[in-house]
Amino acid sequence: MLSIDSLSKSFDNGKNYALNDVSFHLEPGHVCAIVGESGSGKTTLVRLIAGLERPDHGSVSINGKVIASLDKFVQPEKRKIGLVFQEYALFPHLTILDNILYGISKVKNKKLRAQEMLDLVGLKGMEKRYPHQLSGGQQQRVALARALAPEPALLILDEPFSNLDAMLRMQLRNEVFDIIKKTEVTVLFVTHDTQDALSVADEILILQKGKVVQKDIASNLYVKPNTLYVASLFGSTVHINKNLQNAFKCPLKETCCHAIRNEKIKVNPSFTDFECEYITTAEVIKKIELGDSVQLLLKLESGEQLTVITQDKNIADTINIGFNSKDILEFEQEH
Ligand SMILES: Nc1ncnc2c1ncn2[C@@H]1O[C@H](COP(=O)(O)OP(=O)(O)OP(=O)(O)O)[C@@H](O)[C@H]1O
Repeated sequence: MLSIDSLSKSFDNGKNYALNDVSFHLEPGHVCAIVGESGSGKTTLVRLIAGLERPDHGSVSINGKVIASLDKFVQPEKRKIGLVFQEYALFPHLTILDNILYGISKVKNKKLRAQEMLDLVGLKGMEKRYPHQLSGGQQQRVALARALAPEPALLILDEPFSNLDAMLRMQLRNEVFDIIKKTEVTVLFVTHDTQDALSVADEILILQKGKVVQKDIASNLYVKPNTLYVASLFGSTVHINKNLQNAFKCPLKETCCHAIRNEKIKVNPSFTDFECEYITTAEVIKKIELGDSVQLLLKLESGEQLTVITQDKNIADTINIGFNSKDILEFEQEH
């Protein structure tokens, strides 16, 4: 459905690339989340797809038709792409109904279509209100209705929930994706929140410094991350550097990079019956109560510091910690 081929964009005549040789393909009806640290190129990628920027290299195609390349540029309004941004971008002087009608001036039976959209997003009866008379979550649902009204081939959501507090964000995210699933539209969903991505996406594309480092289904990103960066995005992770290898007496392949997830580090406060392949002792520097568990800040003899979480509340000043080889993540060396 959507094909991105060797797409690159620089804002400083090629000194730095906001997006660097990005290629991927998206199947119709799929939801693909785009995740990456701040400045990794997420917004640049969707702006190129939407036609708000021009590429320096490569192409964007929808259903086999090139919509952006060096010698072709389809205007944004002709791309059949719906956009929903962080700021709701509703027209304050137009009613909810007129906001939705705005994007479908050329559609037949446009009033009926707008009413269908209001129904879809659960705002029937509010058509005569103005945006300031709605809550943030309701405004975002109007923005979604407006984006879906022209039946776009592709819907792009760029950080649509980041203005909202955590509870409301989770609730609105679930509502919005329940609505989206009913329409079978193909979706690109930009988020810096990996929990959002894991909850709703069929696949997740990870960007780092303008490059794709992995595109995969959610479960693989946790168990088979390609790099330490990807591993760290999906759960707290400790790099097993030389000092840690020495401390745990666990020599690892020098040509690779290794890590262990914090939750895979086992804690043994009693020094008995500890069945771990690699073990070391650690001094407990700080204990933080988490309700049903305790987070421990530990210092190893080598001077390295680590945090672990344990359910055991009976913690001595010095404890044993360890892990097993099956839980070690191995990657190519990062450049
Ligand atoms: N219009 C612009 N002019 C100059 N540099 C830009 C422009 N837009 C983006 N950049 C640069 O391109 C890089 C990628 O930015 P982009 O906004 O795509 O990242 P992002 O992953 O969306 O970040 P965030 O999560 O913080 O929104 C950054 O280094 C940014 O400073």
